[in-house]
Amino acid sequence: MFRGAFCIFIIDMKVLSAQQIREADAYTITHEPISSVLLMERAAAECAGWMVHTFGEAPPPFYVFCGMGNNGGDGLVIARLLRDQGYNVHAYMVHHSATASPDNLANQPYVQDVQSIYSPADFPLMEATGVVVDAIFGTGLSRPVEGWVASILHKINDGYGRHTIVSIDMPSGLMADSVTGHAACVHANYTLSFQFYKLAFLLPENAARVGETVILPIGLHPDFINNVETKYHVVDPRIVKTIYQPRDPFAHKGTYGHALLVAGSYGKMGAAVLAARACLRAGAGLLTVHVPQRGYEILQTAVPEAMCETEDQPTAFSAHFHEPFKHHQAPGYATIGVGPGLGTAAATARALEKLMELYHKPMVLDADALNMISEYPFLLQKLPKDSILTPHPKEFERLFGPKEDQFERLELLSAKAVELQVYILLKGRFSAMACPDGAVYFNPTGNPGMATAGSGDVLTGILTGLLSQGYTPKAALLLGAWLHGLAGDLAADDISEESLIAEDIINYLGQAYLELRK
Ligand SMILES: NC(=O)C1=CN([C@@H]2O[C@H](COP(=O)(O)OP(=O)(O)OC[C@H]3O[C@@H](n4cnc5c(N)ncnc54)[C@H](OP(=O)(O)O)[C@@H]3O)[C@@H](O)[C@H]2O)[C@@H](O)CC1
Ligand SMILES: Nc1ncnc2c1ncn2[C@@H]1O[C@H](COP(=O)(O)OP(=O)(O)O)[C@@H](O)[C@H]1O
Ligand SMILES: [K+]
Repeated sequence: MFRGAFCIFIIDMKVLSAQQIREADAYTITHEPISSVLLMERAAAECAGWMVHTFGEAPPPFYVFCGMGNNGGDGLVIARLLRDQGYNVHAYMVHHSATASPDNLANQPYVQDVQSIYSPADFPLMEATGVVVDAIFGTGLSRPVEGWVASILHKINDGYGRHTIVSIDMPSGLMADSVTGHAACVHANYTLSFQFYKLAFLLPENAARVGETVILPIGLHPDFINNVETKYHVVDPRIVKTIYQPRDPFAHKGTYGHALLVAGSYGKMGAAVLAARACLRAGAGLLTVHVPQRGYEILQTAVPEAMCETEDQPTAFSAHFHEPFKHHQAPGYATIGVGPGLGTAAATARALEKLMELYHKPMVLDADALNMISEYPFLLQKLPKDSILTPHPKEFERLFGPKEDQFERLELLSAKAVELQVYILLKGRFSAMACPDGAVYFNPTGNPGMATAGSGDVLTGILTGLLSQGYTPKAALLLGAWLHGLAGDLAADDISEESLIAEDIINYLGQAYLELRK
């Protein structure tokens, strides 16, 4: 039995714009109800609590730099709360504007000895080690930081490495929803952000500015969060646990589909082996791998669980490929994964075209399948609806052209998913997964240990294995990317990021599945 589309209600973590965050703030204040100054107290208490938990044992001196808006207001409350706990706290007010926000003003009387900074000359001498709390600008930043205020941000950054820099809500100087470029910006070790990721945190350009992101709940009103419409989302454990379907006790191997992988060529049989192993470990019921004749023994030896189909040509996927494929139409493959290690010979491209004409269910296209589509762009129009494309940034550029920055790239990613009615996963630290309705989901699992040969082939295998089992393309994509990254994280915890190889991601996939049951 093919389980077909799971009926799932997908909940997710939304990425709000700065404007939407202001609206969430206002809605919470009116509907909880709570005063804005108490909401600030709640947000700051979460930050202070995190700092006590993180630095509490041998507390360093804290240097809290406050701005004049509500981000600075948070800073003032944090300074007060840390002092109340007996910590050594130095507080500063950076006078970047003529007036302070009302909630900032309301908190000023409760923090003694706040030193004013009006120019770089007022920047304090700090001890060699300590925690610098950056509460100068948050989501209210309206333009690039310039002049003497920019110098203050640079001076904070001068201490990077000696001081631990903790930014409140945003690294000061970072634009939440647009390009920051080379403008002055704090480089944080940690960013403690309220309730939501900001889009800026998810972009490779900002990795060194944001550091490790910690999302702290501050009780913004659930009605607003449930109803607000956003294009960007971050996948979280709740989503994947909702998607994940334990196996049916009465299942037989036919329950979980018969997948076909078309992969491998002379010198690149490893890609086929990795994708095949990952497909089976992801849970496909049956797997056939189509490889070149020369790869037969390799595949049968390395993956005895898989069936193997060959042809006479030296490349896996010759012009003759459609014949054996037709032959296998009768049982019908649940899905097809195509691309890893395939090569881009003209005959292979013709066979890919034929394949897309013969097969109409969602398939997974990766690596050389994408490179061939770049070379023959008319193939884009032949993609089966709801297929999944998994380009890395270079493949994405070959497919859809270059872009100035990741903001523009994400816009293009979403537009192409809508235009072609497919899912596109743009690989990276936070792989961005665009859906045919234009929504984009970021996957937070994974680590730089996965920047190693073959880890993309493993992803292709996992996605093919999930589609084969009957997960919808969207469910397979979100769950597959999550499992792939989590398996990489579990592997890195045990054997280090450096030593991690693609094979390890497959070996830890089982443990990643077990995490979903917790
Ligand atoms: N719901 C939530 O998430 C909650 C959020 N909360 C907190 O509120 C923060 C947002 O506060 P916010 O709106 O007051 O803005 P904020 O970041 O303090 O900056 C505004 C100030 O900066 C100034 N300014 C701007 N650009 C500038 C530039 N380039 N160079 C120089 N000055 C510049 C601007 O002045 P002006 O533009 O008028 O000169 C104004 O003085 C948010 O990040 C979070 O920390 C919590 O307290 C409660 C719950
Ligand atoms: N720094 C990182 N953090 C998280 N995931 C990463 C990181 N680097 C690479 N990955 C993941 O590893 C995979 C690499 O895929 P790809 O570049 O296609 O590899 P290959 O072509 O060698 O198989 C992608 O899924 C990507 O998201
Ligand atoms: K800040």
